[in-house]
Amino acid sequence: MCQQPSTPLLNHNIVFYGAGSMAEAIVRGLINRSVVAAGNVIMLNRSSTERLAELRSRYGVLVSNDPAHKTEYLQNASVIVLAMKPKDATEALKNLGPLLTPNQLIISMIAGLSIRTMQGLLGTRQPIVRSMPNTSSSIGLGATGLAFSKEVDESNRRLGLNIFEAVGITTVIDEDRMDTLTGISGSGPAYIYYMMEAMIAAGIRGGLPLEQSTELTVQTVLGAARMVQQTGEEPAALRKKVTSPNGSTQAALEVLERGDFFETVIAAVNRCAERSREMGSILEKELMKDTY
Ligand SMILES: NC(=O)C1=CN([C@@H]2O[C@H](COP(=O)(O)OP(=O)(O)OC[C@H]3O[C@@H](n4cnc5c(N)ncnc54)[C@H](OP(=O)(O)O)[C@@H]3O)[C@@H](O)[C@H]2O)C=CC1
Ligand SMILES: O=C(O)[C@@H]1CCC=N1
Repeated sequence: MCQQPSTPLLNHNIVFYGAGSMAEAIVRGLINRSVVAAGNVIMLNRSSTERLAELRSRYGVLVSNDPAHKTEYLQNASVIVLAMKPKDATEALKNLGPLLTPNQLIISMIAGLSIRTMQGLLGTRQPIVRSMPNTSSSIGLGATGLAFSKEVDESNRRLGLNIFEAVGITTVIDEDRMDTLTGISGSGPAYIYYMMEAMIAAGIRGGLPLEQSTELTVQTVLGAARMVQQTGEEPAALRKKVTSPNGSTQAALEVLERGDFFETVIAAVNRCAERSREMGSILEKELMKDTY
């Protein structure tokens, strides 16, 4: 069990600009692990009052969708976490830029959106941490990639790392590898869930009750991930240990091979990275449109 620090690790006002599933995953992790006090967390959205009420009652955070209050919160924040969808980023960043002072740290979780485009849309050389977390952060098992703009000093670098280290593992990468990382860990949980959906369905079709099929699938995925982590053995070596010559596993793997499983997964990761780049290009074009 993880030890809870008695006083919060971070003593900053953190504004989540966007209050959807990814913002909630991070906030839940930060608050459950007492990394930041609920009173220092502010979650803003555009319209859904119901959603804000839910977040306030669940976590005790401050919330707002009122334009005047939002402006005040944004101006007073030490850290602003951008957590809206890429399609909403252009307008949000253009409105945010004029409110900022140079020492406010921006942390973006927006897929595809580059640091250069963000600074262009903001119209300031703001220190920016570009991150790609995943939803497992909500239970402290996130995997987050981080890249820093050159304006990020050592203390802000540490601050960015602290936030995501509190909710899982972090890795610092060159910004131009962020789309590939998105294909692996940002979107990765969805591929695993999809695989689990199929395994559960197969169990049910084979006559297992839903509950049993689900429990067996969950434990199997959990156990397999832990085996890789704890034994230090390659997944391929562990796979071989499950696969008796001419046995049932081999028969199953042959079906996956016929469906080109290995290359299909690689193609999915590549397509995810490509889509992330496409989303980034759309936002860059919107910036260029304004520049000329
Ligand atoms: N979900 C995931 O697994 C991951 C997502 N990401 C990234 O996180 C970001 C958010 O994704 P996700 O949480 O899934 O999205 P959601 O659709 O769940 O949430 C988006 C939030 O942004 C708010 N919003 C939109 N425009 C504005 C605005 N102008 N001002 C204030 N709030 C605004 C929405 O408010 P309202 O509902 O009121 O319009 C909503 O609360 C995306 O950029 C995505 O690329 C990154 C890693 C993983
Ligand atoms: O689907 C998306 O665009 C986001 C990015 C990573 C996970 N979800």
